[in-house]
Amino acid sequence: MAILSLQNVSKSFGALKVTQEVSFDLAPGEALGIIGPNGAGKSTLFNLITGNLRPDQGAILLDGRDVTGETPMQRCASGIGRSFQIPQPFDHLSVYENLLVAARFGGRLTAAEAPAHCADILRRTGLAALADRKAGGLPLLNRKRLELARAMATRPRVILLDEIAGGLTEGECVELVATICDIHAQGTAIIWIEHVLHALTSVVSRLMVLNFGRMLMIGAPDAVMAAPEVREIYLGIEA
Ligand SMILES: Nc1ncnc2c1ncn2[C@@H]1O[C@H](COP(=O)(O)OP(=O)(O)OP(=O)(O)O)[C@@H](O)[C@H]1O
Repeated sequence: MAILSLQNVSKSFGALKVTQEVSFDLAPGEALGIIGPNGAGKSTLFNLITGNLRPDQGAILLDGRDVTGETPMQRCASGIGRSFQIPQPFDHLSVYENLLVAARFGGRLTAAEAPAHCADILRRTGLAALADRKAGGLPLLNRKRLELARAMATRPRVILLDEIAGGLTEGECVELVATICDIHAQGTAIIWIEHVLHALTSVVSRLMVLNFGRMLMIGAPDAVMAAPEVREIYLGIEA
């Protein structure tokens, strides 16, 4: 059974149809990439999956259970974690304290359980040496690492990554991809929106293209990137 299913999900802002009848299944442990031009509705799709937005139509199922009416907090507790395009840590808290908040309130761990979980995530994300640093003072790579670590601290079974590689140098991108591969190898399903294509395709086994809120295509990355309509719409290359 799919861990996450979207069934005919649509959302409009006034007259603007931002998500149009999107349906797909995500298998347990699968890594799915999402690409599309600016404004195609990619982040909106994440907001619909996390419950930050309610669809006008359609259903969202987690493990076959309809969660369309649930709040973001309930969906997080059920196993949907996310990172934001612009990192949103508590700047005045330390790196470790940020993870504790995510583990206690998002991951529902007890005060006794959370520290070991957070220590493990600090190590896996390369943040251990920065545990006591205030989040607000971190440079971009470490803010991105912390964004990923905060999502992991909520103990997701599906993690949504929104343009996490954007703005990084090539070397920094390689480091972040290694961490994402580690998360994937541990069995967490991933949906990753990304403009840095080579990073994305080094991790995902399926790629979805969104255009004007519609799913234009979904399939193996090579086949999707070679499709004339994708090259024309996404890359601006005429078929
Ligand atoms: N709360 C909102 N109210 C009105 N319009 C919105 C709202 N959120 C998003 N939009 C509009 O919906 C469209 C899709 O936005 P969205 O952020 O989902 O696109 P995106 O594919 O993630 O873009 P990008 O690649 O630039 O991040 C855009 O035209 C945007 O201006």
